[in-house]
Amino acid sequence: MKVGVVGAGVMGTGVAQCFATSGHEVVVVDPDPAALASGPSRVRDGVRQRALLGGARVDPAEVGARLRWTAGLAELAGCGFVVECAPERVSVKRELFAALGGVCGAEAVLASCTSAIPVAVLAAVTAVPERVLATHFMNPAPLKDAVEVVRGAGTSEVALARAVEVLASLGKKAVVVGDAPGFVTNRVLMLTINEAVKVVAEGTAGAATVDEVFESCFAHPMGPLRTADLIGLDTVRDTLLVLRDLLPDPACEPSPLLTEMVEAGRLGRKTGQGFHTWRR
Ligand SMILES: NC(=O)c1ccc[n+]([C@@H]2O[C@H](COP(=O)([O-])OP(=O)(O)OC[C@H]3O[C@@H](n4cnc5c(N)ncnc54)[C@H](O)[C@@H]3O)[C@@H](O)[C@H]2O)c1
Repeated sequence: MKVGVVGAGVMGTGVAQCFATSGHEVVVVDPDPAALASGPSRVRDGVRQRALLGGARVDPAEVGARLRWTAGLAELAGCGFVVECAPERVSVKRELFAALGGVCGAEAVLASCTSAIPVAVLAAVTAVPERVLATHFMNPAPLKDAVEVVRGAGTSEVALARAVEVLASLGKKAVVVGDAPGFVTNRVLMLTINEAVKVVAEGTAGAATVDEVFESCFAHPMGPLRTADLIGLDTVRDTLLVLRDLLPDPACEPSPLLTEMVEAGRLGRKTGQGFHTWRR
């Protein structure tokens, strides 16, 4: 099947890798020339990393040959499934969903990888709300076995079944949830991260210690601040703003320390520095 991925950042690249590794032809659309230029090598690195971590050994060149990188949304024509992975901003995603219905195939399922924006908000701008849902992949997408699938009030049984089937073709289990700001995952996780940032700002403990508490005492594989670095602090901040506006809940107001770090370009793993230092 021809698949579209909109946005070639952290998630778009990982999602594109999942589809191409499973034999799908993938068109990746991004307006940023730097994202398009670095996409192929990021996928190659991702394929090698997955093999090192015990995943199937596949030829990175073969995977790369199934991917086309472009700035043109029109190249999504004929796609049967599209995953939108653009930044977590309501205006950006609504503009894309308004265009996608007209560009993609007549039967195409339009899925968003949004962290928190309800499906209803995106479906409302399309002529095909029954084909809109969210496939909230986890990060890094190629290494995670399950996807939070969000069914909107208007999502059809057919579209939902297609999404579950397509995810199964990637070896991923769909966990279907209802439609609400942040769904299940980020209604809980984003508030936890925000509180952890406040703990650091208040001086109760440094970032390493906060994470150690979760990792050693709770046996979580990764503490909230390491998780925030992995997500991208800009994406965490944008997701909190979505939750604050839609819930609305003052607890979702991003901690001033988080905003400061984003403004200073300390975005976490993708820039090498966040609450922790990362090798790039
Ligand atoms: N990072 C995570 O851990 C994570 C996990 C699950 C879901 N998400 C969600 O996935 C989406 C993407 O997040 P990300 O971390 O990959 O962000 P990112 O900032 O790494 O990448 C976003 C990409 O979208 C591109 N873009 C900007 N405007 C666009 C447009 N109009 N059309 C197409 N592409 C456009 C940017 O150039 C960039 O390459 C967000 O909605 C985010 O909330 C993120």
